[in-house]
Amino acid sequence: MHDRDTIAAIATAAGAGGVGIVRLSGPQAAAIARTLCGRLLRPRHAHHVRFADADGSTIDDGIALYFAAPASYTGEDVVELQAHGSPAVLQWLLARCVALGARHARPGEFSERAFLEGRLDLAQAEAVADLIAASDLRAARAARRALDGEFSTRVDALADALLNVRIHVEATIDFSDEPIDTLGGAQLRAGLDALAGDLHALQGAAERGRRLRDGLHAVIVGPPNAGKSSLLNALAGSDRAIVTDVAGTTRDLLHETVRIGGVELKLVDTAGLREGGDAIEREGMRRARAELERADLAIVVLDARAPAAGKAAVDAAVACVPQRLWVHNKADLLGAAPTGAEPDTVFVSALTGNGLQTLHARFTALAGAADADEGAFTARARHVDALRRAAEALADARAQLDHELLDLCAESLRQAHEALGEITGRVRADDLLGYIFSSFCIGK
Ligand SMILES: Nc1nc2c(ncn2[C@@H]2O[C@H](COP(=O)(O)OP(=O)(O)OP(=O)(O)O)[C@@H](O)[C@H]2O)c(=O)[nH]1
Ligand SMILES: [K+]
Ligand SMILES: [Mg+2]
Repeated sequence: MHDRDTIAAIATAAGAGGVGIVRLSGPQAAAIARTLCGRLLRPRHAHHVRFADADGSTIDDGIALYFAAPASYTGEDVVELQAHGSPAVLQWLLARCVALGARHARPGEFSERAFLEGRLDLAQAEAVADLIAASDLRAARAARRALDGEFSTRVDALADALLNVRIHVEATIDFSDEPIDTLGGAQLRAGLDALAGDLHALQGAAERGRRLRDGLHAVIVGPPNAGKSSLLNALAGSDRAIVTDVAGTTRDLLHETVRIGGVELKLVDTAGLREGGDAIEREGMRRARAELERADLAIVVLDARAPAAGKAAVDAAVACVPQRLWVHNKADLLGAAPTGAEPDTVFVSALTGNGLQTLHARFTALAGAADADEGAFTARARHVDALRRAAEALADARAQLDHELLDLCAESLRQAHEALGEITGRVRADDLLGYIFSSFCIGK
């Protein structure tokens, strides 16, 4: 499966710190540490030692910890060398480990080994990277829950239930002439329906988890001059986009990431949508529409004084976006109370900042971050995609069962099972592994 090299890396963040750690994993870890520290290390015991170079000179003094296989992070022999957190010292220590037979670890290789040794499943290993990268407490909590297996447990439960249905369908096919005890059609249908319901719930939770991790891709659209760029600037708190009273000011897409109420919003300002326009403006509108196809959320900005103006073109463009938020801007110019707005419309003034708090609350709710403290876990686009494929295959299986196409039904169930297995890596493709672990940092 994997080579049995001993790997080494600096496990602490780059830069100077009080303490820095070099970590070793693999069959030679204990022997390398013995030479380096001048003594045999007892497992799970803190030793204060001098780390010695080849000529006997002292690299540094510090703490050495030995975790004997299999009770370690990777499941292999692991040694952690804690020295002063000087980049020069840590590089020296690492070079000495390499001279003694270790090789430099690739990014994520410690977690990859933990996965290969069965210490973590794939979704948990990914949660390690998400926990390290978490930029706020909510995301960290959610990653921690995924690492504790809250997501994996639900995937495994579904996979087990699915396996049970598969067994009955396959047995019905293989032993149709023999009087064995298989579930009848009605029970199978009920089983599949229950599975589909659970899968649907998990899809919702995973999608919220993905947004917690990746943020919300929110595209600001609307007719020209509605104040889209002004709103982007107000949300970003800086003069990021050019604002003028000329309709058609914005042409290119403009990206700006902001954090609002624990949610990362990847905002994109776009060219105003309207009929006509010159070649540059038309290209801008084409880009706006293309961006909408990838969006999680369309923030539709309309002029509060004439919200119907140009709305039809915008409505058509945002139809493909899963979530839409209507914002009536320039509310400061409204004389009377507004009428005829879409339900849930937020009235704001990008100019005065009025209504922005309401908008912030709406973003938080849309991102599902409000529930983040109640059992939410982080998930990735890869997981959401696998769940979607599992749901599609399950729906196929259900239809095939109705038509008594048992062979096809069995094949669809197998596909659904495989898609679920991809999430935890219990059914895995090796290229998938390389892809996932390459996004890790070195030393994890
Ligand atoms: N009174 C008032 N004026 C605003 C408000 N928001 C924007 N404006 C003005 O409206 C005009 C257009 O604003 P922009 O932000 O450029 O509008 P846009 O939708 O990005 O326009 P295009 O990029 O041309 O499609 C500018 O003169 C802004 O100063 C607001 O809330 N109140
Ligand atoms: K403008
Ligand atoms: Mg603009």
